[in-house]
Amino acid sequence: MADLRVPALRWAEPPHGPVLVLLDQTRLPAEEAEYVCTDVPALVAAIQSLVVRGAPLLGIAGAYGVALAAARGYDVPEAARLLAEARPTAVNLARGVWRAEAAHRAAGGDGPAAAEAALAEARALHREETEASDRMAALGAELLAELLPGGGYRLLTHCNTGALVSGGNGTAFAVVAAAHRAGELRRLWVDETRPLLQGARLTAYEAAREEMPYAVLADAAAGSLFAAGEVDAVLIGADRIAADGSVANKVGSYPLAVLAGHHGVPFVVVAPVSTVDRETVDGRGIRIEERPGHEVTEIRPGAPVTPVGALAYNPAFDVTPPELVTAIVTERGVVSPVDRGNLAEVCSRSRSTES
Ligand SMILES: CSC[C@@H](O)[C@@H](O)C(=O)COP(=O)(O)O
Repeated sequence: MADLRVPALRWAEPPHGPVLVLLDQTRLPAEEAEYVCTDVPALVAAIQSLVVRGAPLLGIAGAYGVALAAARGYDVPEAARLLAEARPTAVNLARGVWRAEAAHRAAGGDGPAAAEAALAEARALHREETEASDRMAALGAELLAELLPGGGYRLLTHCNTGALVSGGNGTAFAVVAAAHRAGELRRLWVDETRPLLQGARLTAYEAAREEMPYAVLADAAAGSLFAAGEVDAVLIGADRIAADGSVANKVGSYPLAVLAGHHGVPFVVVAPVSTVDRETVDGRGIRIEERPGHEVTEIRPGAPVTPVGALAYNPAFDVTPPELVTAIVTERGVVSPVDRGNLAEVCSRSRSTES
């Protein structure tokens, strides 16, 4: 995959102290602007306003956030709490944060050695997610070849799952890119993904950079696309997968799963093991983030499309039950059929199977 000109996230050490530099995803595709975090409140604000977003990248950002707090002498447990609670649905965020915090604590909980330990843990997580991305791309490409032996895939995706959301080439988008490189991608259908347009703004930006044959559609147009027989498979990412295989992902994923089931089209989820939360028994236990109503009532900040005072319903995610999921592709193997036992088996494989 073509590298982003500005990486989604990088650690830097200018003379005035370490910083976490983010590619401001709220300004894409118009400009590739950097957002520099010198402290934890700035990073929390960046997470909440979606400057940095997508499950694996949130975990990596959270871990670097702990390293930043440690390097700049803040109260690390308090910083970790603020970061972990910045967004509730993507399990990767809290996991990344507490992993770096544990490394900091194990190294004494104070001083330069502990700060170095937190940074080393953040870097390790970054590396692991990069490797996981490559492995998911390979396994996902093999799965597509099995599911769609005729080749020439017309794939539909929702939200944004590419290099902007992970240390590597992403999750579902990494599989799409592998298919494209193999000459098998006939069309990438990109759901615009209302209300914040991660598909239209970000996935289209990544697809254009890859010179993929892509087209953006209004979310509501997906039904007629399925009815016309124009979709061979749906590929999406995940923010949290419960122990029973229920998948929380960007709102609008569940209706796509229902459509795919109705039309007999495979519905494939691509997510690293770090997104599987085996402590959450089923989809009912997944906390869904409710975002401000103005994201729905305004077409862009300050541009309302509703009467003044209109109420809005704005859940950021929805939950797809396991019976609607054809397969979950992780870096340790493919879970299919999706059930509690198969998911547990694949997750408990050792990382050495990721070769
Ligand atoms: C790794 S991609 C999986 C998800 O994180 C992605 O599809 C998604 O829903 C992101 O939501 P966002 O609200 O933009 O952070």
